[in-house]
Amino acid sequence: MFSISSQNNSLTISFLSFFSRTYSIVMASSLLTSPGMIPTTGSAVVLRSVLPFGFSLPSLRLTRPYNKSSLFISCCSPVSEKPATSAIDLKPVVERWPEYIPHKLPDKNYVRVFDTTLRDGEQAPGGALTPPQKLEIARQLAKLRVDVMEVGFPGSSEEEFETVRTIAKTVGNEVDEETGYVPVICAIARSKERDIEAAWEAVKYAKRPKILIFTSTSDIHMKYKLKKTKEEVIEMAASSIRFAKSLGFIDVQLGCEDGGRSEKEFLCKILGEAIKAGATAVNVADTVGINMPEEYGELVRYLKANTPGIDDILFSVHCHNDLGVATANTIAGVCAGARQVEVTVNGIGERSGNAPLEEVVMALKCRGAYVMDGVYTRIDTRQIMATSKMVQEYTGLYVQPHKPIVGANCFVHESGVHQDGILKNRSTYEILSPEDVGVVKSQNSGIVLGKLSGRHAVKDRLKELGYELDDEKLNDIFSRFRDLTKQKKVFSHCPSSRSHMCLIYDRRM
Ligand SMILES: CC(=O)SCCNC(=O)CCNC(=O)[C@H](O)C(C)(C)COP(=O)(O)OP(=O)(O)OC[C@H]1O[C@@H](n2cnc3c(N)ncnc32)[C@H](O)[C@@H]1OP(=O)(O)O
Ligand SMILES: CSCCC(=O)C(=O)O
Ligand SMILES: [Mn+2]
Repeated sequence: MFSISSQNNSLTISFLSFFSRTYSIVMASSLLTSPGMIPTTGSAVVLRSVLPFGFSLPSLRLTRPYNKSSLFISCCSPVSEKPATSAIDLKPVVERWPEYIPHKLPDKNYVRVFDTTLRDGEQAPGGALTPPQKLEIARQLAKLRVDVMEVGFPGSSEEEFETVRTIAKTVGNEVDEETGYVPVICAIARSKERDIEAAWEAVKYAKRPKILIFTSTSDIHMKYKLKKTKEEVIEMAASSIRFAKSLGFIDVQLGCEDGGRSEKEFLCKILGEAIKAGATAVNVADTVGINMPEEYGELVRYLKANTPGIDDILFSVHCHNDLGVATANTIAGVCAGARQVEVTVNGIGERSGNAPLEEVVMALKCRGAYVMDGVYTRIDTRQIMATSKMVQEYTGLYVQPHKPIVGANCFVHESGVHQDGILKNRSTYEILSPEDVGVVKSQNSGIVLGKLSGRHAVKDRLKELGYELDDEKLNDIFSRFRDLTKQKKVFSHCPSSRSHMCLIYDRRM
């Protein structure tokens, strides 16, 4: 075994040896390892230069200097040439964080990001977190600049109560000197006085405490789960809101559980009563992930048009991913006038999860100006990868390589036609800049050599390694390269990697 490197001065022999090995060739990057750490010797032949980006455990090694001015750019940074329908620079919004008024946004296009990784996300099967992990994620969510973080259910256990209280006392009081940013700390409660009291006792220490009181609104839930009539449910919700206010909460949100399967007229009624009782925000949750984007958008539009007082408070969307459309539904809700999105990092949550923060935020950042009337968030998107990695590590819920925005393959190209395009101009096949989501690029271009690669990519890689070839030599090498890739086509996980970030092109027969 040996490595191919620019120091190797015997290209032919190197390549012949390389192609005759009957072992594994690491053909793609390990996201958990920086380029400098890639071994060049050992049981696998490593093409060091195929490593596309310097992924690392971002909490440890995202070293790009903090750039204040780019924090508030409300669209994607350009890739090498600005495509007409994709990422462009927008005018930066003011740097100072706007005053927080629970029921009101600084302007009509502002979309508040309500992160529920530490509450709904933790409800993901197998996703339980320890109190110190929750605290550390909360700190990271603050770096990400989420407007609101829902951090738990204080009424559910003593430990959860203490965790929420600790986050409220710490993260909920850490005001960023330069911008004035401090996250809203939210706790969830059933429509029960003891849950609401526990929520208040836990979050009252935060500068901006908030409660989300939920109640079911669908016939199925009211009949089978709550065993209550519509009138009883309305009364339960309204009295809970009043009770929360009486304790000291200013910011009170009513959540309509299973809103996606609820009667529209009933929703208008309960939302209207909630507003009268003093709610500052409401959400209609597609709790079971049954809605289609048009349907969910239409529901939001209907409720916005037919609920008295709805324009005086904040309308929030909360979507689950059972049919794979949580992001689309969330965006449909925004297009229909919602201005708060309830999301989780990596989309973790009950069953198939929630709308992923990174997808919703990057969709708004990339397309908000073009197809959504200019909606924007103030998320520091450069913290996305760091946050994603931390949540993956702590929950043990790892994302698949093709997971949008944070997957290992998002900025990697395998096929010849795409590689050729990328080498000519990245905007041919990339709509996002890796830097925008906190991925630090290495000097090479995210090209993975494999079965589908073409001459341009192979030539470019060889050039990087110091070999300038004429067409004849290139053709010869390319045909042998192709032979090699025919021997076995299976990509499998790197056994030494803790996640599936490392692809091995295994050519054992
Ligand atoms: C859709 C969502 O994601 S909602 C958030 C759900 N999150 C969680 O459940 C996580 C934490 N949960 C827990 O620790 C426990 O379920 C607890 C402590 C809250 C309750 O535990 P238990 O008292 O043992 O009750 P259990 O969980 O078995 O049943 C839930 C009870 O809450 C009631 N309930 C459910 N939703 C609501 C509501 N919105 N308002 C009032 N009561 C409600 C149910 O009807 C049931 O009451 P019942 O015992 O009178 O039938
Ligand atoms: C209604 S929002 C709080 C409950 C929830 O997470 C859901 O309904 O999906
Ligand atoms: Mn939910």
